Amino acid sequence: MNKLEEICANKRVEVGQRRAERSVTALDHRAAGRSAPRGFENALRKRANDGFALIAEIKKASPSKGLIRADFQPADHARAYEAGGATCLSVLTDAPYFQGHEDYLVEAREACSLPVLRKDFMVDPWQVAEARSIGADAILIIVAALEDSVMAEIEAAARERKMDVLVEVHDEAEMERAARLNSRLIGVNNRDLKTFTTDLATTERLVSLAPEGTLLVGESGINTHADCERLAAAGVRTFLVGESLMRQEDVAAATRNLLQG
Ligand SMILES: O=P(O)(O)OC[C@@H](O)[C@@H](O)c1c[nH]c2ccccc12
Repeated sequence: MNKLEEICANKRVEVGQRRAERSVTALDHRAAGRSAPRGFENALRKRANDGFALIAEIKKASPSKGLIRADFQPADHARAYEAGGATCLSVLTDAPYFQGHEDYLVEAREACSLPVLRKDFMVDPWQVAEARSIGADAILIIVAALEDSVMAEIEAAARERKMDVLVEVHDEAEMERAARLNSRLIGVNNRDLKTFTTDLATTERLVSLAPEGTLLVGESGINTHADCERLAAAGVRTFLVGESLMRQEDVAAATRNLLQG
């Protein structure tokens, strides 16, 4: 079993327990108290037209790096990312492997006006209702983790709630499977989930295979403005960045530097 399979096996148990306590109807009722979805994909498309669009990630820890930021303050980081020019946020909510929490998403979203992606491991459409109930504007589908039929159900649950879907791939076969979904927001994860090494060449390799009309997002291992320029040369102007920003004392300045050089 690789790490992703292990995480998803645990997630199925975790979700099974929570699901027994809360129906989709109850979650949708709770979602009615949140502000409407903020238009995650649209915001990115607009910005990527005339510059670099950044999905800035609020990430406390990861399985490969351990603790990334000790003084972790989701609301402060959200404001810093917004001030630094980020277009959207991604907030890790997985607890066992990323030390995330639902409350971090709620706090981050309330502290700014940016659209927010719930970064977690979706294995069940029920989680989409849960994500909207805490205010998430978008969810992630990791193609490597799911069968086609489940991906389609999760996507449909998101569309029903007017949420956007970031579809994550990391090789050619996954890009082909992503193309069978409706979403045209596709992220290429540069991190090899078996070795945890990152290589920007992964994004470069897959650019030409994306279906027409796709907004491609380069994910993971993006550390500098030069990295952004490198991906831009391949036609990718939207990035998802966590660790390299979360490690900086001044997150707003680091965000500005990443985007502007
Ligand atoms: O911290 P980085 O190297 O900038 O990477 C961010 C993001 O791409 C990474 O956190 C990520 C990409 N796909 C995921 C799926 C689940 C959890 C985390 C991720």
